[in-house]
Amino acid sequence: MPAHQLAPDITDPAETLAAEREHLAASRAALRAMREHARSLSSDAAGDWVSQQILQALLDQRVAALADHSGTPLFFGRLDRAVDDDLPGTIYVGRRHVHDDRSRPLVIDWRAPVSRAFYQASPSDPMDVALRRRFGYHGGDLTAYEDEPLDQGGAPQHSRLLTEEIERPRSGPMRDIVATIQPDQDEIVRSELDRTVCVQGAPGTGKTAVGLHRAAYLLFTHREKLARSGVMIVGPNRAFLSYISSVLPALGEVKVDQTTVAGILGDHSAPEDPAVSTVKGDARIAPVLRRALWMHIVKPTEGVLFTKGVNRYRVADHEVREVVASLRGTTRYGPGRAALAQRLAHLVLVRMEQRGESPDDRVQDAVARSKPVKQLVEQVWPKLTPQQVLHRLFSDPEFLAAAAKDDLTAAEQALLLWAKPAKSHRSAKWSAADGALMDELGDLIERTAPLGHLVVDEAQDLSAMQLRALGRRCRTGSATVLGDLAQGTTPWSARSWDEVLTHLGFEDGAVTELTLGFRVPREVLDYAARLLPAVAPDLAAPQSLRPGVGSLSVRPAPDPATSLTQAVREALSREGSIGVIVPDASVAAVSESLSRLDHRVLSPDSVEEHRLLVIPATLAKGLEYDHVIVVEPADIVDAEPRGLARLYVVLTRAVTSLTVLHTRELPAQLC
Ligand SMILES: Nc1ncnc2c1ncn2[C@@H]1O[C@H](COP(=O)(O)OP(=O)(O)OP(=O)(O)O)[C@@H](O)[C@H]1O
Repeated sequence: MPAHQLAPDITDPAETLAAEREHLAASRAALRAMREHARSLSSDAAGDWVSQQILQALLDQRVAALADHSGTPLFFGRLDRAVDDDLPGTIYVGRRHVHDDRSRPLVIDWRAPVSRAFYQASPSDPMDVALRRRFGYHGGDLTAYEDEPLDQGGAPQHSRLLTEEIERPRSGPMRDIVATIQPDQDEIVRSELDRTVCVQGAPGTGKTAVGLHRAAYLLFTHREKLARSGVMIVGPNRAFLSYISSVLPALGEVKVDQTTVAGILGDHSAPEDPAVSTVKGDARIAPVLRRALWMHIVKPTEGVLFTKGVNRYRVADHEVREVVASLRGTTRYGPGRAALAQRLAHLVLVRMEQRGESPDDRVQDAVARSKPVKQLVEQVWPKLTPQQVLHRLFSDPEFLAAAAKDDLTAAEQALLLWAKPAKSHRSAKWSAADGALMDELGDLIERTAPLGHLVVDEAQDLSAMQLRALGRRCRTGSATVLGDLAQGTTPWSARSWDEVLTHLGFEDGAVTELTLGFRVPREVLDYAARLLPAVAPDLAAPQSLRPGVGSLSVRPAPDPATSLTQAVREALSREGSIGVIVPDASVAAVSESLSRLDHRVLSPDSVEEHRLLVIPATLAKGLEYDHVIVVEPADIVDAEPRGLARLYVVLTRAVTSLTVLHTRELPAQLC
C-alpha cells in the first residue's frame, strides 16, 4: 500500500520515516517503469525517415528527462490537504511528476499549481493545507522529516531542515534550490509569462537562482509555446555560465540556451578607451546609427529602361524617386531594397499591360531580377552590412557629423573617430562596444528573430546599447532582469532599474526586491556594507540569514606570500571550496606563490572545477566559495574607476569565511 495512505495514522517518527521511505521506493520503481515504457516506444510508426529521426530524438529526450539521479531526492516535501477535490488528499512535491501504472500521481512536479502551497502556505494563510512536511536527505536517501501544522494559526515555524540546507558547504557548480524556495522568491518564479520582472537584490539573495527557476517554471507551464520560441539565459562570462550550468538540467530542462552578451553580439575584443566605449554604449547613438544607415540611400537621378526583344519599357526618374520616398522609413532597410526592385518591376509590368500584354507574377519576378533594375537598386539603395556602415561612420568625420546631428557633441564625435582608420570594413578591428552597434544596425537592416523569454543576469553592468540588443530579442516575449545596482562595475553601469527597463523596451516591467541573503555570513556582509554609502548610497544595507560568528578575519600581511600560504592552509583544513580573489594584475604572482599547493587559475573561458582556485577580481561576479581569501583590497580598488564596487563584489563571495590580507592601507571605508 502506498505510504501516503498509511502516513496520516502513524505517529511514531521512526514508523513515519519508514513509511515515507516506502513511498520513495515506490516512486522510484514507478519512475523506472515510466522510463522503461518510454524506452519501449518505437519511432517506426513515423511515415518517413526525417519524421522518424525527429520522433526518435523526442523519445530519447523523454527517456533522459525521466532519469532518476540517485544523488537527488525524487520528492522533498509533502502536503496534507484539507480540501475535498479531484486531487489526492496527500501530495508529494518533487522535481518531476511520477505516476503509478494506474496513472495515480505519486510525486507532483514542484511547478504544478497545486505545489504552490508548499512554498506559499503559512499559518495565517494555510491555502487549504493542514500539514506541510519537509524531508531531509543524505544523497538520495531520506533521513529526516519535519512537520509544520498550518491549520492551527500561530506564528510560522522555524525550519531546521531549511537552515541546514542553507548552511550546507558549497562544492562544485551551483545547485538548484527547489526544495527551499522562499515565498518572496516563489512569487517571482511563478510570475506570468507575459510579465517582465526586474529583481534588485543584494549579494547572495538568490537572484540567479530565482532567474533559473523562473525559466524552468515557464518552460513547464508554457511548454509548447516556449519550445517554439525558446528561452535564453544571459550571464556575465563563461566561467559564470559553467558555474550555473547544472541547475536547469537538474530540474529536467536541457534545452535552454545559456550564453553571454559576447556570445550574442560576437566576440569582438579590440581594446578601447572606456571613454569611447561609454559613448558607444549610450542610447543617444541609436538615432545616429539609424541616420547613418539611411543616409546611404542616394536620390535617384535616372529611370529604368527595360528591354524585352524589340520592346522597351521606361520608368521615369521622378517615378523612381516617388517609390523610394514611399518606402523610406516604412520598412527595414533590407526588405526595403527587395521592395524597391519589386515596385520598379511592377511599374514595368504596368507599361507592358498598357501595351496590351498580359504578364504574370513570374514576369514581375524576372524583371525585378533583371540587370537594369538590379543596377538601379544597387546605385540608389545599396546593399550594406553593419560593418560597412560603422566603418564609414568611424572613418569619415563629415559623414559622422551629418549622422550625429545634435545627438552627439563635437567632443563625443571626436572620440568615435578612429585615429588610424582601417583600410576597409573587412580589416577593421572591432571592440566589444562595436558589437552592440553592429547588432543595432543588423536589426535596422533585417529583423532579429525574437525569443519567448530572456533571463538577464548582472543586468546592471550592461550599456544601453547592449540592453537594446537584448530587448529586441524578446520584444514579442518577456524578460527576467536580475542585478544589484551596488555591484555595477562598468563605466556605464545603470543607476536605476527604470533606466534599464526602458532600454530593454519594457518600460512597464515591475521592479521587485529580494532582501534576505542566503550566502554571505552577517559579519562579512556588514563589513562589506561599509562600502555601500560610497557605491550605492540609495540602497539599504543587506541582511543575512546566516549569523556566521567568527567568519571574518582581516589581517595585515607584511610578508604577503607567507600570510597567503598560511591562510590557504587554514582553509584547506576545513570543508568546502576555496577562492583566492586577487587584483587581476597579481594573478600570475599569486599563483606562483601558491605553486606548492595544488590549485588552478580561473580564466574567463574556464570550466575549471577545483577545490582551490585563484580568481582575478574582475571574474568573481556571481560566483561563491566556502572560504574566500581577498588579497590586497587597495589594489583591487585602484585598478579601475569603479574599483570600490568591484571590492564590494569581491567581499561578498564567501559562504563560510572571509580572510582579507593587506600589505597596503585598507580603503578608508573599511578602516
Ligand atoms: N531559497 C534558498 N534556499 C537555499 N539556498 C538559497 C536560496 N536562495 C538562494 N540560495 C543560495 O544562496 C546562494 C546565492 O544565490 P545566488 O547566487 O542566486 O544569489 P545572487 O543574488 O545572484 O548573488 P550575487 O548578487 O552575488 O550574484 C546560492 O548558493 C543559492 O543556492
